[in-house]
Amino acid sequence: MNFKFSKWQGCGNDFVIVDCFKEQIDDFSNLAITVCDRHYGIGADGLILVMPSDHADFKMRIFNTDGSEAEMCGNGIRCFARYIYEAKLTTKTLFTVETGAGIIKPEIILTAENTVDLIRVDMGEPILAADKIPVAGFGSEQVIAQPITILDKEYKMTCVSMGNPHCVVFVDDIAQINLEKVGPLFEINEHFPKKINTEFAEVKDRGHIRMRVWERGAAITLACGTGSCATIVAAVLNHKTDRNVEIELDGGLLFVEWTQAGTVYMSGPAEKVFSGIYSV
Ligand SMILES: N[C@@H](CCC[C@H](N)C(=O)O)C(=O)O
Repeated sequence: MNFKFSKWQGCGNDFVIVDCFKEQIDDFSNLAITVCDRHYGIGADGLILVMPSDHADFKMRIFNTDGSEAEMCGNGIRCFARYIYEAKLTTKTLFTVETGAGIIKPEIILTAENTVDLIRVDMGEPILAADKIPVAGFGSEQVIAQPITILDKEYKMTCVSMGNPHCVVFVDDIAQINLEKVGPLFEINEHFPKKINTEFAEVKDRGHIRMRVWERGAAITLACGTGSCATIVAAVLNHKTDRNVEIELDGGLLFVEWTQAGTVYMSGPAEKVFSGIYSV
């Protein structure tokens, strides 16, 4: 197998991007496991495929390190968007991307010198009905500050889908959370038929949250874009913050707004790390 790839990161959440307009690859799930391996592969939190779409300007598919396919990836779509723009697959700065979470709209924000500054993404509207997220046991109700017991400790979960499922837990002191221990137990808890991404969030003030994440299919990552969006939505639903919040992640900062009209916007960086040829 022989294909060109580039390696990208957004707030330290890193991805191998393969451009399927140019490269012929298959068995995406097994390829993700192989290339994402940090010892025997390229090393990444996910494999992202750039593809043609019948419904939008482009199509993105994202596979986790365990080979599972996710519906959406917030940090990934910023990397995807910058790749598209810099590879000159479009001259547009605002375009549409078909994902498993529907059509997502990234916008390249340029500096005065016309270099890429940030990527702002219209992430669409959050899904709050339990059966749509999905979260079992709550019918079609919203799941706001509901108890969940992990290792004999009760947490309060607020569940949100940004196309992919998230469980947000507000804590007083994030340093007290043993993410490696509790993260995998949330992921496979019986409440979550499609597993779950779990965000632990400490509200610093009404415009600032510190957040850490355990990702479904990828374990601890340095940042999660959809998780940041879910966290703001959960924070507003719990009356903890305003609608426009800076999220401090292990790997950097994201800026997220949940507008009164219902749309979530996420802004943040996307950087190329290196490119190469994968040849085995
Ligand atoms: N890191 C991503 C989310 C990637 C997918 C996630 N692990 C899932 O399975 O839903 C982000 O930045 O949103």
